[in-house]
Parts: sequence; structure tokens; C-alpha cells
Amino acid sequence: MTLNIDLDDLEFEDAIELKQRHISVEQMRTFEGYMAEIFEALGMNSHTPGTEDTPKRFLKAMLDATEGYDGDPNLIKVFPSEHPNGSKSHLSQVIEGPIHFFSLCEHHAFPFFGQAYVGYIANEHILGLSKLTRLVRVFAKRFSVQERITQQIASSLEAILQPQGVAVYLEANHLCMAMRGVRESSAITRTTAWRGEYEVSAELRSEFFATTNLRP
Ligand SMILES: Nc1nc2c(ncn2[C@@H]2O[C@H](COP(=O)(O)OP(=O)(O)OP(=O)(O)O)[C@@H](O)[C@H]2O)c(=O)[nH]1
Ligand SMILES: [Zn+2]
Repeated sequence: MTLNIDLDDLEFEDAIELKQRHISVEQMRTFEGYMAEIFEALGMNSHTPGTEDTPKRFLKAMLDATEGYDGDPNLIKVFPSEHPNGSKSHLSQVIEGPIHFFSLCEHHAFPFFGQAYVGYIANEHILGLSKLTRLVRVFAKRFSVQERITQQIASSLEAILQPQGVAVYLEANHLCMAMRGVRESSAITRTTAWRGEYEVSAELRSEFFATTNLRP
């Protein structure tokens, strides 16, 4: 797809973002037209000063909310552990959280959002703590389901670090259940993924929840 950048029409940063997402300016204009038609049909007067740019703003917001598709977890840098060849008798956990995340449910394209807690037991490598947050966001900022994000975080951390174990816990509110459908606004969806030592040790799982002040 070619990018024919019209700077009168588009800010420079937007053009770069579109290029990264393989979306052309022409496509964006077409999408804006579709969105204007949909918003009008739903009842919006799209000719007021407040709403005339709403289709464009909405599309930009959707680009932002789905920028996880651009992320590559394999680029995350690791460091050698201070205790190489991590001994099984030293199953000390690194636990990060709450890591706030926002995602879009792939069934309704409505947001779901909440907090993730990620733990691991190092082997030969560790990573910078901020990378755990980056990892969560790479998988959350897509159209997805909570179960998949949970498993993807666990799998990619396993692949990056080859640790002795990985624990992932997510809790979220799903607007598709709160704003529509069953209209259950207080229910929280909880998902877990356990890998390695966490799979076999109830004690490690309890320690993970105790450290994060969560109830198992
Ligand atoms: N497993 C799972 N389901 C989800 C997630 N987010 C939304 N859903 C569910 O996806 C389902 C889609 O079901 P459908 O019956 O096809 O859609 P629907 O008629 O809009 O369903 P209702 O929400 O029950 O009105 C719903 O039950 C949602 O609650 C998620 O992260 N994981
Ligand atoms: Zn949904």
C-alpha cells in the first residue's frame, strides 16, 4: 500500500502511524466516511463543531487502542541473572503489578480493562521490570479475549527468559457485559496462567497471591 501524504489534511505523526499499520491515507478517508454514516444513522448530528471531526478522532483512538499489533515481544532485552544456573532450592519470585491494561473484546469491539499481575522465577536471565508492563500492553492493545492475553503473556515470558516458572493473573471489567447484554456491571472476570514450577507447587501459587494481596 502506498502512502500519499497530504500534509494539509494530516498531521505528520498520524502519517507515520498509518504507515506502521499499513493503512493508506486514502483508506483512512474512506473509513471516515463510513464512520460518519454509521454515527449519523445512530442519531448523531455530525455537522456541529463538536462532532464534525468525530469520525476521524474515533479512528485515531482505535489506532491507539490497537497499537499492540505493532509490538514485538522478542525485542525485549534480557540480562544475566545474578544467580546463574538458578538453583531449585531458591525459588524466589519476581512479581509485578498491578499493571493496568485496556483491551478490546473481539466479539463486540467494546473495551475491557483491569489489572494484570505477572510473576516469574528466574533461571539464567532476568529482564528490566518495565518490560513486564510492555509485555502486558503488547498483547492487551488488540482485539482479543482475556484468556488469550493471559496465555500470550505467559508463553512469551517463557520464550524470552526460559525461567523456572511464570505466573500470570488478570482481572477485568468487560463493558460488553456492563453497558449492554446482561448489564452486569459489578462482575469481575479473573484468569490465570501457570507455567513451570507454578504448575506443580500450590505453595508458590499461594505465595504469588499472598504477595499481591489477592485472594486465590
Ligand atoms: N471467554 C470470553 N468471552 C468473552 C470475552 N469478552 C466477551 N466475551 C463473551 O463473548 C460472548 C459472545 O457471545 P454471542 O452470543 O456471540 O454474542 P451476544 O449475543 O452479543 O452475547 P451477550 O453478550 O450474551 O448478549 C458473550 O458471552 C461475551 O460475554 C472474553 O474475554 N472471554
Ligand atoms: Zn464482548
